[in-house]
Amino acid sequence: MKVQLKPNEKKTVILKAEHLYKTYQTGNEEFHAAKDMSLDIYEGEFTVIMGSSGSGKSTLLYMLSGLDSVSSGSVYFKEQRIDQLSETQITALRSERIGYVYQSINLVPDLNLYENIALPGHVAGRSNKDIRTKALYLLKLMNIEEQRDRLPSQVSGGQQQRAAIARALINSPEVIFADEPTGALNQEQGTIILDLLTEVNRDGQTIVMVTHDIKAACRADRIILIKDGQIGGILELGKYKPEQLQSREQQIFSFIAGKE
Ligand SMILES: Nc1ncnc2c1ncn2[C@@H]1O[C@H](COP(=O)(O)OP(=O)(O)OP(=O)(O)O)[C@@H](O)[C@H]1O
Repeated sequence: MKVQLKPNEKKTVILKAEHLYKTYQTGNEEFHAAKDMSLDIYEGEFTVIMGSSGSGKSTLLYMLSGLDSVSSGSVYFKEQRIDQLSETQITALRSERIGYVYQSINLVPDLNLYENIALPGHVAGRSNKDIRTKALYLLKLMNIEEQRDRLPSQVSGGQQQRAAIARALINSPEVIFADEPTGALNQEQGTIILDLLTEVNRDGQTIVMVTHDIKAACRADRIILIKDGQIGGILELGKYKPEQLQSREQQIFSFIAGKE
């Protein structure tokens, strides 16, 4: 089934969720981790999903990114409904059109950084020459050229995370999903990661990121707040400028406080 996506002013919808539910059965009780969530994600935007612990952020991210099934409702990637694809179709979509920066998708411990970054290119069946050119470009962009031959265990957490972002970008995906990409890093390394994500977004990369960190959320064009498995509110911020950091933090803080 095809859906007519309504353009919102000049924005193009890249992902659309309609009436999403995720329901878990615990004994005789049903628990809705997502309850009737409907939302749009726009192409080229940096969207941040926030909410308190257990509110349903990861549940939403996993359903939007095709990594988890939906109990009911629908998810569209551009004009294609993706929540009902076969395993083969969803695997192709994941490997060719989506990049993941998820803690559940760790770097492979016995491959060096270069090999880790190149791996999804091989899975997608691209030529060795193409993969090599892009991997070398990304190693440079992420400033981990010198570490290219080291194993993940031989580099810092920040360098591992930069390699994970490079890996997510290797197939030039239409969307990057990131789940708390700065969660395990110190502030300095976290800022480097956020600067890199901001930079690739400026170059047109669509990003959807879950975070509980207000500083990280400042990078967003738009914040979607999740509350008790539902959309609790949306804050439009526009493109990030470093000089706005403090005023944005205040704005996001007030937005969240106002929804509690
Ligand atoms: N397999 C499962 N079975 C039952 N309940 C689950 C399952 N997975 C998640 N939940 C529940 O669904 C709710 C939403 O979980 P989710 O991981 O999406 O929250 P979150 O907002 O990402 O939290 P956090 O910030 O702590 O990571 C939580 O109450 C969680 O306990």
